[in-house]
Amino acid sequence: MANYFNTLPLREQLEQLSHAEFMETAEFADGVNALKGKKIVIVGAGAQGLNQGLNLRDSGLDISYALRKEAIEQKRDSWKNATDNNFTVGTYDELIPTADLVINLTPDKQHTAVINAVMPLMKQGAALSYSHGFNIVEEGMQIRKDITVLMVAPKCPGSEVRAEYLRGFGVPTLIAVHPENDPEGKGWAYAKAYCVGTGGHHAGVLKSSFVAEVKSDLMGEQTILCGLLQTGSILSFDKMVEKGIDAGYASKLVQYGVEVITEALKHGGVSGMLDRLSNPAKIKAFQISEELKDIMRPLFQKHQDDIMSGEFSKTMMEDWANGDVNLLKWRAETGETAFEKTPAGDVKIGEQEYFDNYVLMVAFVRAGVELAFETMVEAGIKPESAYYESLHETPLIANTIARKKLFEMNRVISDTAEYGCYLFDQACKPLLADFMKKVDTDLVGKNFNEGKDGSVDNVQLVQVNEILRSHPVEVVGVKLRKAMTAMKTIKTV
Ligand SMILES: NC(=O)C1=CN([C@@H]2O[C@H](COP(=O)(O)OP(=O)(O)OC[C@H]3O[C@@H](n4cnc5c(N)ncnc54)[C@H](OP(=O)(O)O)[C@@H]3O)[C@@H](O)[C@H]2O)C=CC1
Ligand SMILES: CC[C@](O)(C(C)=O)C(=O)O
Ligand SMILES: [Mg+2]
Ligand SMILES: [Mg+2]
Repeated sequence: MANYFNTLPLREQLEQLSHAEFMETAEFADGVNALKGKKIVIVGAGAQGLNQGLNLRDSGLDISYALRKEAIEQKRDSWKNATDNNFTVGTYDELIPTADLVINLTPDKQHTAVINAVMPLMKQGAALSYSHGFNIVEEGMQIRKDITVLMVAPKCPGSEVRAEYLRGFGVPTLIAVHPENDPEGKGWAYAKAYCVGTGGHHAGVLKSSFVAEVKSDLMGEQTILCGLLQTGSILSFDKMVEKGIDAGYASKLVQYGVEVITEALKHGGVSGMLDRLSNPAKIKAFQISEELKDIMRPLFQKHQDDIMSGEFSKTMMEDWANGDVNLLKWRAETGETAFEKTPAGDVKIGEQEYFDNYVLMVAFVRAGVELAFETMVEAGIKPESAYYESLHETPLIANTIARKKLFEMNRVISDTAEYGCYLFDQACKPLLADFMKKVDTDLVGKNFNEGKDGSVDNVQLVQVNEILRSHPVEVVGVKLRKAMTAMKTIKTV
């Protein structure tokens, strides 16, 4: 199988990459009807599988789970997930032949084996869905020509797909139909109905392509969403301990700080997040985030370049073939970091204190969101897609860190995201070594405003505000957040 993207002529690559049409609410007026009464079989009951299935069933659709024979016989977690929630569970042979829609929600690494096992069993004219296009785009999987191939990709961890649905909201979602596989022209109707079933239409849906989804999703998860949150958390904790801050306090500030800080990002964008700081702290956060952007830009560009060329997927697939040796080594190293091993102290940290005592994280988040957005857009990804993959999803990933630190984040995200996160983290930490030498407790651990009179240069403040508010991620964010009227606030402290 050849990398599908690399087989396309340049003009076609750019065309597919640029798909990101924001869909108006009226386009979902038909609700879940296109899938009502259809037999929907999900393969895999893990992070996305279980949570999407719960939402789809609550939306009135007929959901059952096809699992590997061994998973059923050994009553593995996936079997427990599905049966504890009263779903019908069966083997591929039992469930796939009668399915109208098969949803493949197994790890990307397993897709080739899963599709090769499932495809011969699928009935003529059935549909096959993915939540990430890696198998189609990077591995070049060829699907039988009578099968409709679609994608409904929630821009968020599976746990949050369920949590947001239960809050009456949803998560921004990219939907797509593979141009090589839409023999009956029903792909978009199925994708829309499926997306309504997960609640995605409440938060914003982009009519995208497999190519655009893959090239943006990989970039977001490797850089700002997971990689930089990991690097920033570890460096922040280590710095506080080095400077004599109580380890329990440091652990709590980092674990929950990223969630509290990015909650402001979710509602008010980058400028809304910086508005939570005093004026002097805002100017400082602006200055150090500019410095961080300069240092990290080449690394962000390298990640995007390697994703576009297929170098990243080639390297990761080599690791798959090599028994995941790098993934497992990096996972073990992350588990051994002092941040991961130090429990959050039993100490009260007020909501505002998370901002005042953690200006460094505000700067990391601003730098990471803007850099990821800028790099994606430079590569031909549309601003709407880049916004979801940078700014909107950061708070949703931060929620997982607040639950159980980096272990929880890396457990909940896909294996592909986990690999990319470590890859970035390995390269980023040394890159920031000199920068971190200059960081003191005014930026992390203690109140930035302590001992200062709060005065600022008016002209400088106006300039900073102007630069923040006019960044393209803010411009598109204002537009996209208007479609998120049902967005719920999360109480964190
Ligand atoms: N994690 C996330 O939040 C997100 C994931 N995605 C995408 O969703 C898809 C699913 O990812 P994710 O939910 O993380 O996956 P998980 O790792 O959580 O999937 C685990 C499930 O897959 C099954 N499985 C594993 N290996 C095989 C195999 N060889 N054959 C059959 N079933 C297998 C497991 O069953 P068993 O008990 O038999 O091992 C289990 O039910 C991926 O394409 C991913 O990129 C998209 C957005 C976010
Ligand atoms: C965090 C990245 C993601 O793409 C996601 C949750 O959207 C994944 O692959 O897990
Ligand atoms: Mg994603
Ligand atoms: Mg992903």
